[in-house]
Amino acid sequence: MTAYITKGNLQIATELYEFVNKEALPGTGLNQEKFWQDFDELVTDLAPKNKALLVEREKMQQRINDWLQTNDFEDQEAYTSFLKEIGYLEPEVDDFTITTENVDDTITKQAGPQLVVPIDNERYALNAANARWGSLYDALYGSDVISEEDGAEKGASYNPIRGQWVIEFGKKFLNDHFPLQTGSHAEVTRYFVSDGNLHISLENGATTALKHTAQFVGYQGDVALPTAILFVHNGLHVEVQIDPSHPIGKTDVAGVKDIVLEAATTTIMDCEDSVAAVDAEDKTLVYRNWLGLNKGNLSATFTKDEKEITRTLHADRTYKGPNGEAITLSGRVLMFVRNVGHLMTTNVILTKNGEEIPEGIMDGVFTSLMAKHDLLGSGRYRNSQEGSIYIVKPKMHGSKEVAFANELFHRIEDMLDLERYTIKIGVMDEERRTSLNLKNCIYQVKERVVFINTGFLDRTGDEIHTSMEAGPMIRKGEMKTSAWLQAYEKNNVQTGLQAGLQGKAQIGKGMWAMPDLMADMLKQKISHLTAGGNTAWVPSPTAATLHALHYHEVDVKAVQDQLAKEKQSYQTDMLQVPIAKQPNWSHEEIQNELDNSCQTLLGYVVRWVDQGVGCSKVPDIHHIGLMEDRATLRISSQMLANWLYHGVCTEEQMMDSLKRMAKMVDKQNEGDKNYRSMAQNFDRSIAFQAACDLIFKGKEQPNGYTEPILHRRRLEVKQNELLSKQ
Ligand SMILES: CC(=O)SCCNC(=O)CCNC(=O)[C@H](O)C(C)(C)COP(=O)(O)OP(=O)(O)OC[C@H]1O[C@@H](n2cnc3c(N)ncnc32)[C@H](O)[C@@H]1OP(=O)(O)O
Ligand SMILES: O=CC(=O)O
Ligand SMILES: [Mg+2]
Repeated sequence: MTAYITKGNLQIATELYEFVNKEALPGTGLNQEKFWQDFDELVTDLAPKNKALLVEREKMQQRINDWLQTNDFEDQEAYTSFLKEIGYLEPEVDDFTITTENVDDTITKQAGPQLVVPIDNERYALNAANARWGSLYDALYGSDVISEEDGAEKGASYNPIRGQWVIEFGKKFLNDHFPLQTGSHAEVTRYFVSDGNLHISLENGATTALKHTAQFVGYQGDVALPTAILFVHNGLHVEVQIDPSHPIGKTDVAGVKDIVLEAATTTIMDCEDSVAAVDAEDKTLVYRNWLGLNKGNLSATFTKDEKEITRTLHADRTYKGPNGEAITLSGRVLMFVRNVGHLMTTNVILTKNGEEIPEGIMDGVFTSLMAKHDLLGSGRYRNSQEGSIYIVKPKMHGSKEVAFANELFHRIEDMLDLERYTIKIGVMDEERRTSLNLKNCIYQVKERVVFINTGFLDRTGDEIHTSMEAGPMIRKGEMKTSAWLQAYEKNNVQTGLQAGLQGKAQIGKGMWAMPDLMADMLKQKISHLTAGGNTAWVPSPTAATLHALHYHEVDVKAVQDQLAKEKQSYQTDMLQVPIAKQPNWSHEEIQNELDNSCQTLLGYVVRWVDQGVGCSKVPDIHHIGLMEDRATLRISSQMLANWLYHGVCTEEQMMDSLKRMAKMVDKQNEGDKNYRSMAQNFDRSIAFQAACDLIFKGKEQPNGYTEPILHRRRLEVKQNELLSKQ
């Protein structure tokens, strides 16, 4: 049972209230009484506006459903004029250029990977904050980029054959991007500094230098025998670490023990789709971790490889410049925090009448409050050197909703005594109404926007749900190559460039959702850069290190310069609904699709509902571990709901698939002592019921979102656990 304290018109969960008063407010210069009073006013003013926007979403969806029942979206003229009539397609604003100021160089000057991490897991969150630098040797050795064939298997202990492949890869990387005037990095016997220059001795006795001498920017240790050499290329640093006594360094003629890359330049600390936060206990943890990251005192103690480890934030890295001057580089990523969207309300704070307040408003206020500690410089480290707070705002539909986020941020700045536009916004372009009106959306936040990002996973879920009535959708795997998605990706880059984001804000691309398929990522994810993205999402620090290689291969600024010359309308293609025109799927193909989606759906939902885990690696039917979060769940559940609605399968078939897959998921989780079987009693498994709701009631869910069902079911589990303890 949540205990509440009444403050003005609000009832606030005591746990959060105490945390804010005792841990978050002290040191911010804000008065406690005034803070709660201002918060009360802000909620009173903005909650009704938030609610009205949701009503508008519902009405629009209803009109689209009605229209599609009797009309054909392929009649482009009729479809477009209908969408204009209901305000779904907005009249376009005049050309403009964003004016965002005080943005960190990491955003404006560096192109690099963007890592995302569930903020409720402090071990992972700290790892993600430290993922600015990643060992290339570790990332290669531990992933499938280096094949395990021909004696190069990973094994239980260090395999020198595999190690040799890793070193060869590393030296090739150096030769490709930091070439020597003569010879190769594989032939180097010594790197040393003299007269402010890097000199390089080769096996044949010759001495050479870098072809582009300006790439050498620093070193550590002694000029004659440095322990690290610092290079820079395409704005990203690379550290060659030297230690001839190290087990790897010993095997290298130059004593190189590792090549460390500047990897995740930015990280999104996620309060949204990768966490399961449903009550005061969960939300307080989320906010406490964010506070700890801002104050620099977050730590996590855990056992790994039978050793107890305490993980904290890494310090900055210090070097001597070519002439001995001091150089400091951040040891940590630049952090964004992703708030929840406008949809959900929260039981953590209620009005006097017992009505839940919008969770997005609560997130906005509290995540900004925590970040004020960074602005005041009272923490151990600085996140933003420019005094900005970086908030990612997801799942907004159209420019009015973006304008509402802007108004919220205005109000938060006022209540927290922050200068106007201190709070920056990253706009997720992940709902159809936002993609189609992207220029207008950016316009609404032109003074504070620091990124637009194609969240293609949510976007796919919204594509299915919006046009549910149009017909059965193509299979999940075909979505990525469909016309609307290609157009949406191009439209995002083009609109961003036209609005002047280059050099001021990021144009971001979506998540690589196959955390174990790093060789494939290395082949494919370079396309995000050649398409004009100056950042793209990765699921892990290893993926960040490997994806960083792409930013050495492609000069994104040059790509963007080229793309900025193009101007094309993508609206027609974006309005192509991905229905299967004349589906002639075999029974087996349908069954495979059902089984695959049911398995990933159940595998994700069971951990969310029973254990409160918001992001999981779940094997698909080909045993490939996929990153599943609420956005991928939105796709699976909407896909299945759509096929059910259009009679591609029957309810019995769906239930049969769910039950068979539940048994499989039970088996996959055998090793987890906290796991509760679904198949032992389908009727009593709350997780299984949640999975059924997501599909059988999927068509009725607001914009196809999964949050309402997940939250309700997770709260049910938590309630039961509490009762069983009493
Ligand atoms: C559509 C969207 O909204 S996408 C955005 C939401 N998605 C995300 O945030 C994805 C984040 N990624 C993750 O949560 C995880 O990588 C998962 C769940 C996909 C896989 O997790 P696991 O199965 O535990 O991964 P795995 O066993 O391979 O690796 C664990 C190690 O990698 C680290 N790790 C994995 N992912 C991350 C991450 N995102 N950030 C930091 N460290 C990470 C862990 O800290 C751990 O290392 P440690 O033992 O030194 O602490
Ligand atoms: O948030 C990201 C997405 O793809 O959805
Ligand atoms: Mg999303």
